[in-house]
Amino acid sequence: MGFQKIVVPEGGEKITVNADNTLNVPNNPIIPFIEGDGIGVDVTPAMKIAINAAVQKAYNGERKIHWMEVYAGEKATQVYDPDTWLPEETLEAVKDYVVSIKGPLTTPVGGGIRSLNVALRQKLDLYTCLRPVRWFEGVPSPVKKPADVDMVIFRENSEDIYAGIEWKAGTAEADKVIKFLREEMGVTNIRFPENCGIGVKPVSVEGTKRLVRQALQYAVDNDRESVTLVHKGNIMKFTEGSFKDWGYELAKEEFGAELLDGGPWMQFKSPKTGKNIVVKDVIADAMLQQILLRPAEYDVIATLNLNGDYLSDALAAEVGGIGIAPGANLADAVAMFEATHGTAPKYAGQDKVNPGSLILSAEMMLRHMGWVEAADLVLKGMEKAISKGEVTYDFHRLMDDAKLLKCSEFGQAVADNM
Ligand SMILES: NC(=O)C1=CN([C@@H]2O[C@H](COP(=O)(O)OP(=O)(O)OC[C@H]3O[C@@H](n4cnc5c(N)ncnc54)[C@H](OP(=O)(O)O)[C@@H]3O)[C@@H](O)[C@H]2O)C=CC1
Ligand SMILES: O=C(O)CCC(=O)C(=O)O
Ligand SMILES: [Mg+2]
Repeated sequence: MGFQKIVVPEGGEKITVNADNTLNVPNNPIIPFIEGDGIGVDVTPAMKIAINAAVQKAYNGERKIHWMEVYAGEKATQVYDPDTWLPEETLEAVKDYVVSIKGPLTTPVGGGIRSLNVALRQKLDLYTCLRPVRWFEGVPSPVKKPADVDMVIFRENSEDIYAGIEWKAGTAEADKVIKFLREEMGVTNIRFPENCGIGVKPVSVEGTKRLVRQALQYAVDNDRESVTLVHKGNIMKFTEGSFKDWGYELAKEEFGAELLDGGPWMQFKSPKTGKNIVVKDVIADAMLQQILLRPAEYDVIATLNLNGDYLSDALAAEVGGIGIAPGANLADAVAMFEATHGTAPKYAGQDKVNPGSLILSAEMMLRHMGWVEAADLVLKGMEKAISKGEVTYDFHRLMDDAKLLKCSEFGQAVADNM
């Protein structure tokens, strides 16, 4: 494939996909990466230091990642032209090379461009946002028992109010939708119809079921005890409420779940272990209390896009903050790994922030590629660096007697402690 600006690294090969969506990973895979805006310039190079070291140590030169920079966000406007935020060839490369990783991208508040992060997820149909949240020994935490926080969030990544279907107050479009709602749909409760922004929240059977299917399968594959459907279905009955109903329905139809003690909770036997897996649901506001007071009772979580966004940051805070919270955006074949945090503009270019989130996202990527030995080394390096008190500012400000490292130094510390 001929690219305009992307330079394909020599000596690398493509990862390919089999009919059943399993991967063929060569020893020299080309991995596209988006550096990211803001602190992207800090965390992305630090991530590469740690990951290259893990691969070298695990495979002694037999395997090597060939990094290929692809562009999005502010850097794309410099490399292409001032109006190109998400070049078509970036999308093509990410799709064609199957597995990629990205730094954070800025979304202005209130106006300007729509989220490039959301656009990437939608255009590549990366419908699952997978965000595991667990505690690493020695990480400072505001809760009494951070080890009890061990949850895996499956956040629906393509629908919901988060999809960005909305119109600004005072525009002809907003007024037209409001007129339609009032005159044709019998809506009487738009409080101030004359000057009102409007957003639309699509939630579908298909979108819900493919996400919940992934969450239930993950629970089976990873011997987890429960899957909790998190929703605000008491208020948004036909979107969030239906998400819950369709989730239970899928558990029954595809996993053979049956009502537990008369319902509504269900359970089914894991075909892998024979153990029971409980499928339950919690209303979203109560869930934000539950994760603080009774985290040990929650395991895999399946939820809608916006709830998942809120839950990710709240849960990350319990185990050290978004500086260390990893994630992946997954389609059936294509996978794009990314940090949970944003561009933290006030720290951009200062070589200060924690690259742990992107490093652990890359650890998930290595595991996804089947390079488990390298992934294990990343975890070992990270755990050891933290337990020795070698940490970036975010942990340092909460720890006694720790050594303050720069972002790049932490990447190196992970490499040195494998
Ligand atoms: N997937 C993506 O690309 C995402 C992009 N964004 C975008 O990022 C921009 C900024 O968003 P904002 O709400 O400020 O959220 P950010 O996640 O960028 O930052 C919020 C705060 O979190 C802490 N933090 C973030 N990253 C790190 C890190 N690597 N190490 C240590 N601490 C960290 C800092 O806390 P403290 O001040 O306490 O040090 C920071 O001020 C927005 O444009 C937003 O749309 C946001 C989220 C995800
Ligand atoms: O797209 C954005 O700017 C924010 C995304 C975000 O917060 C997230 O995906 O967690
Ligand atoms: Mg977020």
